[in-house]
Amino acid sequence: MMLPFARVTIVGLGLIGSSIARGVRSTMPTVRVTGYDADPDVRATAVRIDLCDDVADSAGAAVIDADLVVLCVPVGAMGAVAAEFAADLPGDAIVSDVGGSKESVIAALRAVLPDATIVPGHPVAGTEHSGPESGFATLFRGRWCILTPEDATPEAAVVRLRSFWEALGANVEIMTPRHHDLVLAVTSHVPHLIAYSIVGTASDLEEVTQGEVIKYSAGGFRDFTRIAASDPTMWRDVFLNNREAVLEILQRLTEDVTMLQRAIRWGDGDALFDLFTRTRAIRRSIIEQGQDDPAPDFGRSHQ
Ligand SMILES: NC(=O)C1=CN([C@@H]2O[C@H](COP(=O)(O)OP(=O)(O)OC[C@H]3O[C@@H](n4cnc5c(N)ncnc54)[C@H](O)[C@@H]3O)[C@@H](O)[C@H]2O)C=CC1
Ligand SMILES: O=C(O)C(=O)Cc1ccc(O)cc1
Repeated sequence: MMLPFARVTIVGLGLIGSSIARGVRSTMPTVRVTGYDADPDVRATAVRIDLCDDVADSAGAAVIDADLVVLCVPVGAMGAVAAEFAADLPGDAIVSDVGGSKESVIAALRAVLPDATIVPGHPVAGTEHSGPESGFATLFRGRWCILTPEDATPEAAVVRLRSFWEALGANVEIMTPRHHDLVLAVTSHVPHLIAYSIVGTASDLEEVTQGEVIKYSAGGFRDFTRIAASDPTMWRDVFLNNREAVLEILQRLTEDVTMLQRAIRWGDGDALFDLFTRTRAIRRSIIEQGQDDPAPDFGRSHQ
């Protein structure tokens, strides 16, 4: 197979960056992987665990002869890190990212890299863990990676990035940034907000119930605490950057919760039963499609 890239630079060596590094090394072993992270401790760890062929000590040095640069930093840091290496970016390099929101990231990258070839991406795969030691090579296998190219993005660049992600085991889908942001607000961002919120509520109550929330935390609450353990910086940035879509979905959620509140108040068991029947069918169809989220087990076995 012709490899789409020969020299890949990964900026941000946390969960996603280190998983890409590991994945490239296992599926495309002749590709040279260079890494950079703003945090010196992360760089030292990357060297110690031999994550990349090279760990550079500036963003500029990291990209100097790259043919693909993948930005794997929190979405609020994308523009700043791109500005750091803009002067050193080779003219024919492709710049991509893995950020969980797309419209504002593209605007931030475009502002500081006006002439670069940019193919934004989002692997819809992850765990609640972060940092260079939590990544693993198979994270993207059988999962979706969404690419959101601009209208003017050369098709050849999209094709190369598609084959890169396919080599890592992902299925690639193309959509507009706006559509991505709305879909992910429903499937990922608002669910995380609900988890953060209910775990926060329970922890406020815990002062009253003296530890019972933890002691009697059954399956439901435990599942929420896994999600609510996700990286605070990453998720703060996602909500600030996908503001419109998240607020739109939260508005709908609020209406639906109010409807449930009303059904409970007036003893409308049919309304509750109908919704719970519909949602059970959704879970079953996800399982049938083999899309059950393997993240919890992956996360545990890799910690
Ligand atoms: N965690 C997840 O499950 C998923 C995360 N993503 C996206 O991937 C990106 C990275 O997330 P994770 O790998 O989970 O986070 P992480 O916290 O594990 O890693 C982020 C790394 O970026 C570094 N960093 C921060 N600012 C920087 C800067 N200005 N220059 C250089 N390095 C900088 C940090 O030191 C850290 O090592 C985020 O944009 C997130 O939206 C995408 C899919 C799944
Ligand atoms: O851990 C989980 O359940 C996730 O939801 C992982 C995840 C987090 C962020 C993304 O942008 C994509 C996937």
